[in-house]
Amino acid sequence: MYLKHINLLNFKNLKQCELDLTSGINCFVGKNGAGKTNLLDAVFYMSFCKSYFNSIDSQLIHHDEDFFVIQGSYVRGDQDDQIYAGLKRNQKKQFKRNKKEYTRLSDHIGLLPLVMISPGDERLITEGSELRRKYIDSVVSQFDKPYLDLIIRYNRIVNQRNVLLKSARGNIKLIESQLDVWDEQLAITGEQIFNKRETFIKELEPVFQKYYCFISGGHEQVSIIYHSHHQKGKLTEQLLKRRAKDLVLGYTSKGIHRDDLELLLNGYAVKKDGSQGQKKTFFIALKLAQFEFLKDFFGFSPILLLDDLFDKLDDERVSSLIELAGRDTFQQIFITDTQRKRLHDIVKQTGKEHRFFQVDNGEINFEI
Ligand SMILES: Nc1ncnc2c1ncn2[C@@H]1O[C@H](COP(=O)(O)OP(=O)(O)OP(=O)(O)O)[C@@H](O)[C@H]1O
Repeated sequence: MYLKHINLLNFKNLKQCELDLTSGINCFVGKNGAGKTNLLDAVFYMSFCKSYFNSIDSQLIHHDEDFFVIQGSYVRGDQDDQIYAGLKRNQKKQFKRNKKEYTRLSDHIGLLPLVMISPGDERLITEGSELRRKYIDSVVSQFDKPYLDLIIRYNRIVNQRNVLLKSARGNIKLIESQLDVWDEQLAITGEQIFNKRETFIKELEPVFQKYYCFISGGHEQVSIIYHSHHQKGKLTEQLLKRRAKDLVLGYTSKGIHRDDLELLLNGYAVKKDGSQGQKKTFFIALKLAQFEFLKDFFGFSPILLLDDLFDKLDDERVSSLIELAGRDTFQQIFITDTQRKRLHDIVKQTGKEHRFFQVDNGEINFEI
């Protein structure tokens, strides 16, 4: 599967651009702020019906305009797929496949698998647990459709339980029997999500370790430990013990909405001990493991978007990444860089078919 052609109108700073792409490596070179990442984000949008960077769609419309359009032609096996995404200010977004509008955007997720690796992914390591849970959820829901429904159901239960806790105004007696019902629901739905998360991390970790070891040259040990209240006995009992505290807090303090991943480098938290290059290697390896996972599941290579990948990595790590990119595991790749010569040298070494595009102040031109 690959993106053959893309057409953009008013997407962030890209006013108008039409590009023929290669099924190999597409390179976008330009100065800071030129629009390279915006192009990658438009490609991301066509796979996930949303931006990788902005959760508010209207912010994707060019400041001086009232709408944006992204159109892409994909080759999937012997089939061609036309994707259309459009948004007018103050209106609902339109998302179509082969001219037919989706009634549920979630039906589109998984059709065009894609993995983005961007410097901002360091937040997976440095920020709070919510981002790590979101990461797990976004990957698992790509290959396990019922998972997303479970998450939606679970969040609804937590919200309703929290509303109930607040409504009691400190008087537990008023809500005890209702809490029993919500706790049971929370435990049952939570257990299902926990099992899926646990299985996923168990399968992901060795693949992640393989990539980390390959990129870093094998001198560093890394691991991912999954933490969940579900590992600490029956959730209904834990919730019962915490009731008085939850009542004071006004929210539910136990359950899979508090899950976290402990990310370790040589036995210590990579967040505290890791250098910038080690942190970067860590999230790149995590994303490559995700890539392999999805590839095995779908039976073909997802599109890989590599935004500003090479900064802060030493020459050996860059060489390892080049060797990886040259492998057949990866098919269509999009890479951005500010340094033409560096990217040229890197891409040449992969031996793959490639195309270069120059990005200048929101304009993208193919370089012959
Ligand atoms: N809605 C918008 N309308 C117009 N311009 C926008 C909009 N959103 C973002 N931009 C502009 O897009 C530019 C950033 O583009 P982008 O992130 O693609 O840069 P880049 O080429 O990847 O740069 P770097 O090398 O620094 O990562 C900024 O100049 C920003 O002002």
